[in-house]
Amino acid sequence: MTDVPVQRIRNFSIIAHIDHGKSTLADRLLQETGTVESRDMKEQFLDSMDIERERGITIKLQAARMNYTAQDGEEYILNLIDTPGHVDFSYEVSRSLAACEGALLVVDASQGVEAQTLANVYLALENDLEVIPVLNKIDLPGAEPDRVAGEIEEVIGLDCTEAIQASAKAGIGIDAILESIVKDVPPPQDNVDKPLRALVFDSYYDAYRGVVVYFRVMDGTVKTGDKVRFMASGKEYVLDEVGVLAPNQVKVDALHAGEVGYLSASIKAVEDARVGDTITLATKPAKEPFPGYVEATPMVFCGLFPTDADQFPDLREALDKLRLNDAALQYEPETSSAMGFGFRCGFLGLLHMEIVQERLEREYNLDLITTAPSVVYRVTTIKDEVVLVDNPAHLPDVQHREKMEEPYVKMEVITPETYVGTLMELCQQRRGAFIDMKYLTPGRTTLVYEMPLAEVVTDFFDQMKSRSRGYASMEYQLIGYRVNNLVKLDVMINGDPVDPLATIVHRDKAYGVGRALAEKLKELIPRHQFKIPIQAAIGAKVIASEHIPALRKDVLAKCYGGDISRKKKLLQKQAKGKKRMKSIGTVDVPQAAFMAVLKIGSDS
Ligand SMILES: Nc1nc2c(ncn2[C@@H]2O[C@H](COP(=O)(O)OP(=O)(O)OP(=O)(O)O)[C@@H](O)[C@H]2O)c(=O)[nH]1
Repeated sequence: MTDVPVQRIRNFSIIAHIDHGKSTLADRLLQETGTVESRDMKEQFLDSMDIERERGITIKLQAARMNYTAQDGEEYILNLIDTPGHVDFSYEVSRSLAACEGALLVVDASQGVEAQTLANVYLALENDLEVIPVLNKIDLPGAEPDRVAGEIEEVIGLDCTEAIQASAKAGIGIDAILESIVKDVPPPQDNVDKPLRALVFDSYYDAYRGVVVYFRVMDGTVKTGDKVRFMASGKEYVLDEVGVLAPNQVKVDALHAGEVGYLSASIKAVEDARVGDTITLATKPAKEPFPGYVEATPMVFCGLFPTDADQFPDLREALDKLRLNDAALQYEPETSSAMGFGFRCGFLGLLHMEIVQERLEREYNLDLITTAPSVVYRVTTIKDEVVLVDNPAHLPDVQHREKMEEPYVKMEVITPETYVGTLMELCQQRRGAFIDMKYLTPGRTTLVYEMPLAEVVTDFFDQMKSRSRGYASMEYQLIGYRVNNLVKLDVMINGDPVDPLATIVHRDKAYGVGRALAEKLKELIPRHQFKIPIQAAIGAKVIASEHIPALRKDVLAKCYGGDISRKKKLLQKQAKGKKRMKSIGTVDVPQAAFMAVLKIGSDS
């Protein structure tokens, strides 16, 4: 299976906006080349994680090798490297694109260019990839391939005279796509005589073999039994196995420059073989690693606390296990006066955060309270020290702060013209600074804003979707830190400060947010036997206060007489309702209350 001449290898990716048909097309290509038998075909072979499948999004990259006999009669090896479809994972996208020479740009012909199409296509062009436009879903009655081709030419500047019209679902245009990959994507460079350099574009943890690493050989050759070095982590291993992804793993003796494959070497955790790292031979190392390695830095943090304090060791164990497979996940123990023991966890973004939370609950059966997400603030103290603060509760007191900076993003929103007004209003409410507005094509507009990341992580996406009836799309990238007039908003429940409810807001918004938060908490916290005051404060100054009136009746009073079973049922029902509550002092606070601040961001 190896020793294919490099002229007959093609390495490519598929880039697309969510739902434009990337996975469906990948499946078709696998089927058409006979790589996967139709009867083996689970729907969407490449998206293998359950959560991904349920949400219909691609998170982890994978790869597949296809054999294809082209119209010129030659047999080619086509390596498809899949890319995750979400802004949180754009670094992984860039690394998998770096492993390719070409990309299929799939655009839904009934929709058109979206924010993610653009972001991905720019990444592909930065990596010098040959981009092949594919107008997908032409089977739909609403498809307008000519209009969309014009849009791609106009917006991206790609020649679309030969854009392929396709339907991944109905199997139209698939041969044309395969031929175009062979004809238009350049073969890899023949660098087999150079010292080994292989680029890691994905890795996952396997309980039996240790980490399995997916890589593209850029230069040289790698063989089973070789002693290799990961140039960024500095770790060295003897290879137990190398092989190709056909798409199941098939062992081979060696892989040469231009090829794509996997290796295993009893590596203990993915952080020792990170995406973007370069593999070389320990005995004859390359001088320089492949450029572009970056260590993933978490952008969003939250607290995770077990509802039941006894589950703390289980939570630690679960995080340790997840971490084996997720080098971007960070966590450290956190003690909160209100919540007890838990962990402060760092994530690449909101989706990454949700995935981890969901896996902890589903796969490890933990009952968790999650606090609202926070970004990382940069505080300069009066002693001129710089402190990074990922937890509002740990913000140095105002008298110790010289200045405070927050992360900013450049946000691009693509929307039908009708929603421009309401979306501009939303961006302005979120402290966005207007930068640009362009008409992509008649009727479709792109808005560019610079905005604090903190305003994006408080459900900007949902707001944008609901204001545009689902039609707008967005992308953002970090552009650095900026000084702002920020304050910490504390919350007291029944007189006790509740540190996980503390948040950092702009001074101009503090009163509005404080009032809305107090009202929202009043709504969310159930009544108790006693009256519960709720206050929001900046420093010692209370800026909003509410109270939850006491319950008047004993719930059991209704169950007169000795009807034990009914009483029991009622108590059980209450116990169920109590799940996902955290007792703070004598007050039971439900999970929703910890997220209350996310629900008020836009109306204050
Ligand atoms: N009518 C029609 N529907 C299609 C076609 N290709 C894909 N779809 C449908 O469009 C939806 C999204 O397709 P996916 O292949 O999951 O899209 P994706 O781009 O992989 O989405 P993510 O994995 O979320 O990035 C699915 O319901 C597909 O059945 C097509 O050519 N025609």
